[in-house]
Amino acid sequence: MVKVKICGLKEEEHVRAAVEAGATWIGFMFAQSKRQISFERASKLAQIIPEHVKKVGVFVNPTEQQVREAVELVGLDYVQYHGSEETQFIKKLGYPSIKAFSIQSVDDVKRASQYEVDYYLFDAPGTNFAGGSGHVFDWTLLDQLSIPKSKVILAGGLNSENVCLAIAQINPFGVDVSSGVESNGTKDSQLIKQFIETASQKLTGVEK
Ligand SMILES: O=C(O)c1ccccc1NCC(=O)[C@H](O)[C@H](O)COP(=O)(O)O
Repeated sequence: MVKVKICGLKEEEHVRAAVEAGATWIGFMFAQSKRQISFERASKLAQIIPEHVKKVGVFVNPTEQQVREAVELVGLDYVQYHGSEETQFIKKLGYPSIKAFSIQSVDDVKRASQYEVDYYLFDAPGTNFAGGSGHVFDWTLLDQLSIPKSKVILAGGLNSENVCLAIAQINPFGVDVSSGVESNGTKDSQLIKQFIETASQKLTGVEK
């Protein structure tokens, strides 16, 4: 079954909805974003997340100290690097990691093979911020991918309407959503549940 990451959660109600519906990862935004929260707020929310649901801290070009502080305070399971962080920086920090790639061309897809991380997240380029634009990128560019599908998380403009098509076309290990589970700019528990239920009905190529 495909794994689901729900990103940019700020409220207890939405964290509970994601956990109950079966999210695999919950993402906290620590970079500049309309979804940004403090380490202190994230650590409060982390207390209601059971151990089997993994907490992801999302950063854009952070300092080492910021990452270490967040991992410690929030008890992060993964660090998501959503900027232009180099592989040496990620390796040096040594935490379980997700590297995001903004995909506009085949070169962006090929760049992923320079990294040694736990998961590779392919996303549309950001608009106001480095991610979370709600835009879909050209999935056919991932035909050039040399990364095993068992390490791929697909993001960018996913929602309950297009996630099944995305899974059928790409066969990712996981899917990631932020804008697609919001109404009027805030997270919506019903949309979170609907997204997870819809995505979870699909088998990935990894299991076929
Ligand atoms: O969500 C943001 O506002 C954001 C800002 C800056 C860097 C990354 C950000 N989001 C990271 C994510 O993992 C999002 O879930 C991903 O970009 C997909 O977002 P969406 O297209 O809105 O579903």
